[in-house]
Amino acid sequence: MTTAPTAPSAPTAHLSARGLSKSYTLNGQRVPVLDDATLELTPGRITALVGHSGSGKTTLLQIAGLLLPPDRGSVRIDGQDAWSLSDRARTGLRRSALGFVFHSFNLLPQHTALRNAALPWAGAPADGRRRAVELLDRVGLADRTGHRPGELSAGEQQRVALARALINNPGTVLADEPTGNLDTASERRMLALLREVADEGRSVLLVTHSAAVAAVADEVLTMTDRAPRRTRSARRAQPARPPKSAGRSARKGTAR
Ligand SMILES: Nc1ncnc2c1ncn2[C@@H]1O[C@H](COP(=O)(O)OP(=O)(O)OP(=O)(O)O)[C@@H](O)[C@H]1O
Repeated sequence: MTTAPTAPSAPTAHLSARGLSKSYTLNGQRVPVLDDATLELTPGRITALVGHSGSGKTTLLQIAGLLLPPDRGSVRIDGQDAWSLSDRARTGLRRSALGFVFHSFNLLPQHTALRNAALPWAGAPADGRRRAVELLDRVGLADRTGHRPGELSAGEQQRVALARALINNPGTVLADEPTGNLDTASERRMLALLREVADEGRSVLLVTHSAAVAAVADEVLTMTDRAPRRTRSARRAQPARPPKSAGRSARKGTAR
């Protein structure tokens, strides 16, 4: 039996990016990847980002996630122009407003599920531990809190990663191929959890190669000519539940 976390209700942070350009330099050659890319995430919705390998999906997610600087353009989160903030302020914004799920889980092998889930939490340890327990319960891992990643299945590891992504109650979850290493049953379960996360009023960006995964999204963007283009509009007129109030308390901590 799972229980809802008692942490603050999901904030309805808004993430939008405008005019993003990015090139890499490889062997002295400039490789343009993004050109005037725009991205708008909607609270309560899952946005899938698809496109061929090398089309720039991960680059766009990393810039929107404040992990990689753009050459040009802006990312606004919670009304703040994130890339014009100081490094320290931007790191704080990333930690409080964004949660990440990666296809390779990125869990620390020496730590238990509980410790991994609580890792980004920088508040009082007891609070982080309590919230991690609640989140692990919520993702169906109440009986696995003491297991290390090597003692968990791929699907279980990814659910620990989702618990970790939610530990600071972010308004936006950025998931890069979150089901890429999962079997069909685990994929289905992860997608259902991401739907719940969106239904709480969070924005979810889902980078995927899979048409089946993209099919669960409310909106599908396809990387075309170095920018995402809308290829399917909202599947649902409204989120299943209206976003909860934008409580911003207790959102401190360190995201990884
Ligand atoms: N650090 C880097 N240095 C040089 N080139 C890079 C770097 N990171 C990515 N690239 C190149 O930029 C392009 C876009 O990469 P990116 O990972 O964003 O694409 P993607 O659409 O996510 O690909 P995939 O679906 O295969 O993961 C690719 O051609 C890639 O080789």
